[in-house]
Amino acid sequence: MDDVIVQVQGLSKSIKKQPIVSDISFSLKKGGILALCGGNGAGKSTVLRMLAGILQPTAGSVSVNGISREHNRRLYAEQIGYMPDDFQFQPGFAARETLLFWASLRKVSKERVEEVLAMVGLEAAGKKRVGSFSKGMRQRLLLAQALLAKPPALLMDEPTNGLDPFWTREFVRLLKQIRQDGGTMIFSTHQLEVAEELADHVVFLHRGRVAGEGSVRFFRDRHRSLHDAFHASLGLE
Ligand SMILES: Nc1ncnc2c1ncn2[C@@H]1O[C@H](COP(=O)(O)OP(=O)(O)OP(=O)(O)O)[C@@H](O)[C@H]1O
Repeated sequence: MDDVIVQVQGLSKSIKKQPIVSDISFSLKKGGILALCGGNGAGKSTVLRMLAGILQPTAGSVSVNGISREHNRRLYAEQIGYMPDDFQFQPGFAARETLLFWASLRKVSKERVEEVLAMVGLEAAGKKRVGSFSKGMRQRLLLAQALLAKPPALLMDEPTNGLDPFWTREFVRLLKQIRQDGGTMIFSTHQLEVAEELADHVVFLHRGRVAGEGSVRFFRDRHRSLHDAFHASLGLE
């Protein structure tokens, strides 16, 4: 399959011999959006951290654009933009300053900083201290840093968690725009309505294992909603 960009094969993680996630496999085509769905403690962040290359798998492999972390760490890191779920910004720094700092670490131009500020709708707030930002604005800034180096694959851990309905809609709109530019995305969420709105493929995680997987269209054809499909995949119909 030529257009597969992300390939996850038999990914597992144990900590102190306790399995956290086991035998996770899926693939994603270029330009696709995949939602990793599951409740608290299902293993979503653990899978994303392994994909982001910041957590070493116990078993299995991940490749992006045919490049695995084992093969070439630096090249692998260049394939990924990662938006973590719990990031503490320096509150005294302005948004632009914050991005310029990251840009210098990643050898990204100042022009690109302005570009991503505009992409996420923060150009007017560039001079404002991050400490004065709402949660919705902080999430946009976190997305902006993930986009800085134009990564082929964007990973986002619960990007709309904690956002009110207005900001959730705005964030979904923003991600749809990025998708139009050909962005490939994997995001985790427990908000199945967000997955239904944004993703074209979903992986249901439960207790560290894949409980179901398929296209949103596949689930919509068979269930009233993704909520129903998720329940059915857990055998709770
Ligand atoms: N370093 C660790 N040591 C021990 N247990 C861990 C560790 N990291 C994660 N776990 C456990 O593994 C399980 C999966 O955690 P993970 O954070 O991946 O789930 P999640 O689906 O992202 O949950 P949430 O939606 O609550 O963030 C949880 O039960 C968690 O307590």
